[in-house]
Amino acid sequence: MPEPRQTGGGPAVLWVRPLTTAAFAPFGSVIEADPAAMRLINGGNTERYHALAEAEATGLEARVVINIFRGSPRAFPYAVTMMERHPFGSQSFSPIDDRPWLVIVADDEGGRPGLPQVFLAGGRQGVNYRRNVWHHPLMTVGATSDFLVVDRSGAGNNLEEFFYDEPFIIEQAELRA
Ligand SMILES: NC(=O)N[C@@H](O)C(=O)O
Ligand code: NI
Repeated sequence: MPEPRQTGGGPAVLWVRPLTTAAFAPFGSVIEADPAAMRLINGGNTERYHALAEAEATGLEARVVINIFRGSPRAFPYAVTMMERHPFGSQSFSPIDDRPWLVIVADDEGGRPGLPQVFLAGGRQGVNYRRNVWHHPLMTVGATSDFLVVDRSGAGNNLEEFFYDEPFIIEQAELRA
């Protein structure tokens, strides 16, 4: 994973990498029409891309729910100041409007997120964050966009947030990665 660029005493600038199944594997699954997962159904009329990810919901009164998140576009350069995670369940985001967006995740380092890792997702790429994986809230790019979100509802506090001491910057130029 590439170390951020230091800019003359200013905040670190993060690299942006293309979203791939392999690179994202430590954090969860990429939800896209992967030919390896395809099986024909409905008499050959329909391609089923089977079990691309698994939703997880634990704890009291836990259930899996299906939502739409309508995200407003983020402004760049963007300062990553915090990360969050959901201790009781997974959370998936799949773009509905076929626009690229950003996925930001981090390893867990003793109960706090490490360096943010930024991926540029295509308009037909979704992700499923496994339960308790550090990620940044929805990062919509360019225009207000809808995402189909499958995550956990139930009792208890399913949102843990962490705020970094210093921000990490994402520059617009990186989005043409
Ligand atoms: N809080 C909430 O429902 N949204 C976040 O979890 C997010 O990842 O966008
Ligand atoms: Ni979340």
